[in-house]
Amino acid sequence: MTTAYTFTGVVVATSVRLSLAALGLYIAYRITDAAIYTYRIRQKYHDIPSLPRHWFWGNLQAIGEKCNPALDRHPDYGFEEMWNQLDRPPAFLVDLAPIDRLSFLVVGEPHIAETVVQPSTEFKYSVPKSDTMGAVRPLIGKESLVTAEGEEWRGLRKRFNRGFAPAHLHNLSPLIISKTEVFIKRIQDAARTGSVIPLKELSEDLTTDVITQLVIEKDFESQSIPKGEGPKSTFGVLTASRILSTLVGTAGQGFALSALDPIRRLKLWYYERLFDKELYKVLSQKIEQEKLQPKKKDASAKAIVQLALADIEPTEAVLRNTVAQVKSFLFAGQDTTATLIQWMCYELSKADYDPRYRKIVDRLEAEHNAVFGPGAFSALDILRQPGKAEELLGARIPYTTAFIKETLRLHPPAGTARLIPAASETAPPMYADINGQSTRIDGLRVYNCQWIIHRNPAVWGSDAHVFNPDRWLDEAYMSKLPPGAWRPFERGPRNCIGQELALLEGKVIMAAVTRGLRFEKVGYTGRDGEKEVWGIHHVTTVPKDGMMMRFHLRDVGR
Ligand code: HEM
Repeated sequence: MTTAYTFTGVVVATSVRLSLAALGLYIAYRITDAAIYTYRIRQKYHDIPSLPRHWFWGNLQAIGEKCNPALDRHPDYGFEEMWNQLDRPPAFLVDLAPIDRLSFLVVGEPHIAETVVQPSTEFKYSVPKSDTMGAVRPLIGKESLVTAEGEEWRGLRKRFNRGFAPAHLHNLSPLIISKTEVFIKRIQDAARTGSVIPLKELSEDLTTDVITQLVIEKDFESQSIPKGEGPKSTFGVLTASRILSTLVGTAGQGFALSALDPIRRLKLWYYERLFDKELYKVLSQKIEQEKLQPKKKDASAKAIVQLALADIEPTEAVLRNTVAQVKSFLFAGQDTTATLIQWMCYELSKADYDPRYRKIVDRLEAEHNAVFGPGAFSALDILRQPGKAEELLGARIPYTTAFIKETLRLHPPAGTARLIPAASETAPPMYADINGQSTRIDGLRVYNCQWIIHRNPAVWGSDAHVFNPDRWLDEAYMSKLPPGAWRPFERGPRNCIGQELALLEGKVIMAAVTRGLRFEKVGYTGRDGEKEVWGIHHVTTVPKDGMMMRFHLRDVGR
């Protein structure tokens, strides 16, 4: 017995020692590996401007300070501080080794941004999207246009381009106008009661209605249905979409409370299924209807998805893929356009106390009086008439267009992150001109930081931080801007497919609100020592407080 015990004891002790040795070896291997790749990264990218680095932790400390989630601001603000500290280089490195093998190149000038988004010999459709986009998969589906690459992406983009083309959107503009009427009515009601409400909610309901109507011809009536009912009930499709966007954690969003949620993954799975199932049902019904009444409509009035599926057999696989695209349009177009609307109204609100803004709004009003005739809310009546949206919302309202572009310049809602594959036998190294030096940038994640590019005085001049729509009408000034200076929708083949729709919505909203409504920011006003509202990271960049506002009706015919 004693011998057996002794033998077992020796076996246990030996196994423990061996396990500890294996663990020790593994830790030593990981540390050596981290040290090697950290050393290699720092050698390879030593030419790229970067904040002083800790010998081991690189820029992690700086990132921790500048992009600390506790600061409750979008990481772009932290990047801008780093960029200023570095004397505003065209791009700078954020070295994440030894925590992450892939570091970030934050881009502040258009010529480098163009290098990654324009097609090249190596990258036919531009440099691939960043691996960090993986976080939003549950929201957009695995086969999304947003993340697809190569020929798969090309095929999808071709299929949907037609539906998002200006000519087709103008045919669908009556839908946008009727949904905007509901939006205006909600604001008028709020003005009459004097309530303070987040403009975010009203704008997101509007953009949801517009996208679902235009894309799948389904009216979820997001603007009319109260919270807790129908698609907005606990198990409703719109609730699923909202919850999913709070559950996904994107790069730069920092630590969210949802990360502590032990059943987060289960919820993600559940709401993704719910979202997919509902959209699948709607799409199948639409296709059945189409089969029964094929000649009901001409192509010009068709929903974007129906147009995209016109020449395709709607198999199960095609339907599933289309669900991913519908989700992607909601993901990419809903919050971004709603954010544009919120910042436009915020910029309009400044006319009440800033004479410079008063002049801007006076010019807008003069333009609207000339184009839409007198009457605070006359524009929508005019635009509803056949052909009028197309005729009036183009070259006839240059100052309104300039106002929208200026809003997108100073408040860009989204950007792009790409991942340049490291050079290999098949992929040559990639270079960018940084401070006049040809510098290696392959193997990096590249973040085209529109926030910096759009505020860069080297690009836009000394008034880069000033909201000034007039710059867009100054031909001499515009001709001196470098290509790609303005890039809220990004550029190149992977630019935003929905940009014409977003601009059309922006113009309809401006035409509808400028003369009839007055906006008053409540909280974070930027006046009398109060902090001005800023952007936070919530998948895209959104205003911190949901843009709390009070609304006022203005005198007709002003
Ligand atoms: C103000 C509003 C909008 C802004 C600022 C915006 C911005 C952008 C940006 C910066 C990209 C490039 C993303 C990347 O490279 O990862 C993009 C792509 C995209 N956007 Fe938009 N967007 C807006 C509205 C819309 C709308 C209304 C839709 C559709 C309903 C839409 C659908 C898409 C899609 C599908 C892509 C991916 C395109 C591709 O890779 O081929 N966006 N958008």
